[in-house]
Amino acid sequence: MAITGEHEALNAGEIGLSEAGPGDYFALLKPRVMSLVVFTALVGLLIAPGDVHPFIGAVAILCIAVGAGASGALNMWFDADIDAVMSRTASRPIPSGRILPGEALTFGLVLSAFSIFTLGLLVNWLSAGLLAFTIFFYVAIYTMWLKRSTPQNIVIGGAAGALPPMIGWACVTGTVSWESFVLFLMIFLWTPPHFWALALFKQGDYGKAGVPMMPNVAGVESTKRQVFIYAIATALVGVLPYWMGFAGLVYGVLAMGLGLGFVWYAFRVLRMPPEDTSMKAAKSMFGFSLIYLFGLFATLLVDGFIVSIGA
Ligand code: HEM
Ligand SMILES: CC(C)=CCC/C(C)=C/CC/C(C)=C/COP(=O)(O)OP(=O)(O)O
Repeated sequence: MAITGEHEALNAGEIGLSEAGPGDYFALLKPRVMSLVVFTALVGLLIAPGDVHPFIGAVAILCIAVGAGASGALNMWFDADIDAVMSRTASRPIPSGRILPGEALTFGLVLSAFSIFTLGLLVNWLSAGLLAFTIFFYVAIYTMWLKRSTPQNIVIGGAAGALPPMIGWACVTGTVSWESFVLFLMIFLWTPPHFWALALFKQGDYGKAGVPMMPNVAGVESTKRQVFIYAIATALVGVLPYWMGFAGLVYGVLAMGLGLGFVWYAFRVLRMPPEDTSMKAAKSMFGFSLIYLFGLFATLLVDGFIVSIGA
């Protein structure tokens, strides 16, 4: 009985734990951003040549989702100081005190190890190696190093967000190939316009936190020009799957339409008058960037399905 009494006295605070609920841990996984990341991995897996048992396919996607979420938790652990300063991120679980930094670190490391080893043991070690590299790149190279040191942070760091379809592809084929490299390039080139559109209307936040994002360092006009150039490159690379023959005409036509739309939104950002502080064009460019990438990868999937039933 005495033992039970002592146990009751040990509330979460006394043993060095926060009273975080499951929702707080879920928020550490950055679920909204990672849902699109996981979707691109799913498309990579589904359009790759070859067959994979549905159970193994499901395990692969689960591991990629858990690994992506783990990298989000590690990012939030390291970035807690700057997240606390920015209005967009101040209510995240660590800066708001709902989760202790050590808990987020442990959670991220355990989930990373679990996802990498499960993928390696049940699927293949190439995809597990790529997943490990992606987590490392996002957390160590982007978050810990580039984000706070150069305005090219997201250009280089974007490689991490672009790798998931390659991981999905490698889960099925056990290889990396030109086709999966094109999927990588489609996201890699999309990342700067996606992010800089947001950075244009969240400039104040990044300035306050001392993060050298492009609009704060090179200025608004230079950022607008760079958004436009990357949008053109993104639209051109978007039609490569059709030109290279691993996607059909349905994809080719829709990719061209989406690409033109993306360039149009970027053009509106470019033409925004300097005195326009509402940044409406940048806000709609950011929104369209999400529709663009989702639409492009969804089209690849539908097109692959049409080609397979036609064959
Ligand atoms: C280094 C690369 C990237 C950077 C720096 C970046 C940055 C951001 C930021 C700061 C936000 C606002 C997030 C929030 O407050 O919740 C955001 C939103 C979003 N990003 Fe990215 N992103 C990157 C890559 C990606 C990739 C690769 C994807 C998917 C393939 C993606 C998908 C999304 C989605 C779906 C949202 C909207 C989330 C929401 O509605 O809350 N991002 N991104
Ligand atoms: C499979 C796997 C490991 C996938 C990871 C994919 C990946 C690197 C996605 C990056 C997307 C993202 C949330 C960027 C936010 O940048 P930020 O951290 O600067 O944004 P913040 O200010 O919102 O924290």
